[in-house]
Amino acid sequence: MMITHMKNIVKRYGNHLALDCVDVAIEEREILGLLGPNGAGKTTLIHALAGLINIDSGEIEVLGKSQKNNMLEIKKEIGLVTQDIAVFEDLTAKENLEFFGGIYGLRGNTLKKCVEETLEFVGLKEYGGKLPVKFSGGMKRRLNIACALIHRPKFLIMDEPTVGIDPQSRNHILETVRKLNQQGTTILYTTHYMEEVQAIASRVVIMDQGHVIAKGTIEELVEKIQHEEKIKLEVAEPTETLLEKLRKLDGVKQVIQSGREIQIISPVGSGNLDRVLSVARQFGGVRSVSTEKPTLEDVFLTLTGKRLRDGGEE
Ligand SMILES: Nc1ncnc2c1ncn2[C@@H]1O[C@H](COP(=O)(O)OP(=O)(O)OP(=O)(O)O)[C@@H](O)[C@H]1O
Repeated sequence: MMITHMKNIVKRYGNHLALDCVDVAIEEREILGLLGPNGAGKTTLIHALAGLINIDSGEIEVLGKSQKNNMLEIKKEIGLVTQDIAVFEDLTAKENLEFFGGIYGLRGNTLKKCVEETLEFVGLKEYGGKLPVKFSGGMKRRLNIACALIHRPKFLIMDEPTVGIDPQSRNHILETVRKLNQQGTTILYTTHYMEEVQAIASRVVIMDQGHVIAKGTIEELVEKIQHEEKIKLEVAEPTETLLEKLRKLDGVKQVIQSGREIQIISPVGSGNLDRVLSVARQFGGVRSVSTEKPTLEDVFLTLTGKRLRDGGEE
């Protein structure tokens, strides 16, 4: 069964088309990774799905029901982990959970049990009585997740839940996501970190400038560019003239520059390595050159022409 189907979603902010006929379906019990550079429309899509903004046209179904007429009912089944941490700093971790649980109608012993279990689940059992103001970034993120989980939603939507935290907390969060999924929760996971998607997602949707530009399993997406070869070149000075000469080489499909590194995408077997080297040498300052097999990061780069973390928060 599909947990959600967002059909032909259009959302404008003034003249700006933030979502242009976006179609995304998520199967029950999967972890869908939603990738896209800044401004791709990921948060807009998530907010539309969670009923926080109105869309201009299109249709959203959640658990087989139209969102339009069943929003209250649907909200009970959804948990939203927002990009900005949304917890009360002057309430303890436990009180935060009691507050959010109360909103979902949990009361008495049920609420107490849910609070305790959720604190334990996110690894904050010992910190229930503490104020989040004393927490590390990672602990605050975990509390933020706990608040979205308190009512045991079937469908958890996570908007960049690991931004700005230490690797240990990040691993803890990824482990939590995996555990939740194993227990039957469907997850929509947005991130700027490609390796997170590779670690947990069963399927990926890539967005850019309000469009879905690719979707499939990681293997399916990488397969799409299997016939391409990536040459990585590092030079002292990547001048526009050098980039232009590389673009004009036979069979070169794309030249992407990021700092001193230049990536040249050509069909496999084009023999472009020698040509790239000889052009680069004319400009001097070649620091290194290598060829690599495509990865999900390359799929992203090839499709969007951008690195995932360009301008993104680290
Ligand atoms: N409330 C708003 N008013 C006007 N424009 C907006 C508003 N919210 C988003 N936008 C614009 O819509 C586009 C999509 O933004 P959105 O936040 O959905 O992107 P995103 O993929 O989530 O990016 P990020 O990774 O930076 O969070 C951007 O160009 C953004 O500037």
